[in-house]
Amino acid sequence: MLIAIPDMLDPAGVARVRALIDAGEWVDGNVTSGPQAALAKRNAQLVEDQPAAREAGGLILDALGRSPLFVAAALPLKVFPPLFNRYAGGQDFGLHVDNAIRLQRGSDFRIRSDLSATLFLEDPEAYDGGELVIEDQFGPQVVKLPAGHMVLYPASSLHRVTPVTRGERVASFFWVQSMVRDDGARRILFELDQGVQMVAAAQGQGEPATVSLTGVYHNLLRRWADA
Ligand SMILES: O=C(O)CCC(=O)C(=O)O
Ligand SMILES: [Fe+2]
Repeated sequence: MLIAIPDMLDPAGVARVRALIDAGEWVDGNVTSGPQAALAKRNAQLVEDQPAAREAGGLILDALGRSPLFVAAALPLKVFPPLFNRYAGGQDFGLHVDNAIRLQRGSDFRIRSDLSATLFLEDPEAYDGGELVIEDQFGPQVVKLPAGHMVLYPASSLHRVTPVTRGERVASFFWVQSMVRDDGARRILFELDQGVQMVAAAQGQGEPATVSLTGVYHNLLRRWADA
């Protein structure tokens, strides 16, 4: 399941994150790549272990926690500290699948990547190219969202970023380990959650249909989740 989450950051939030990271230290994106990704990856990456990166990442983690749509869609157990990248002058990222296990450098924090996320931090009018193309069962999905919007997609998907031929594409990217490992099960829970919200809005929170469906949601979650 591929899901766009609008307004993860409002314009002021985007401006705060950009002010922090734009003043930070950037290096060649291949510092964090394995040998296969290194062949495909042409971009710049914010050095992780600096205050600007930690502070900007913290703002994004706070925003994720406040987003009911993110929580319902990802059912997050652990979120990798957000990283930041930048493409310009024809840079791109060729077709690849993200590593299954992500280790944070300099710590023992590790996650299984169930979901990958890109949070766009530049307005689409400011650059040409830079589309995130995600292969899914219905063919390639082309994603280029307004600044502050985020896309969440299965980390198992093949994906690439097309060359940025004008301007600069700036984004945050990270991974989520979900309480529900299976993408199909997570999707059923998400759709049920959205349905329960609709029933609750139409009938009321305490009405029997809402109470019954909420119970079904939690009982499926209990069956499928590792917490
Ligand atoms: O820049 C992006 O949107 C995606 C980056 C990416 O695929 C990666 O770093 O693995
Ligand atoms: Fe990737």
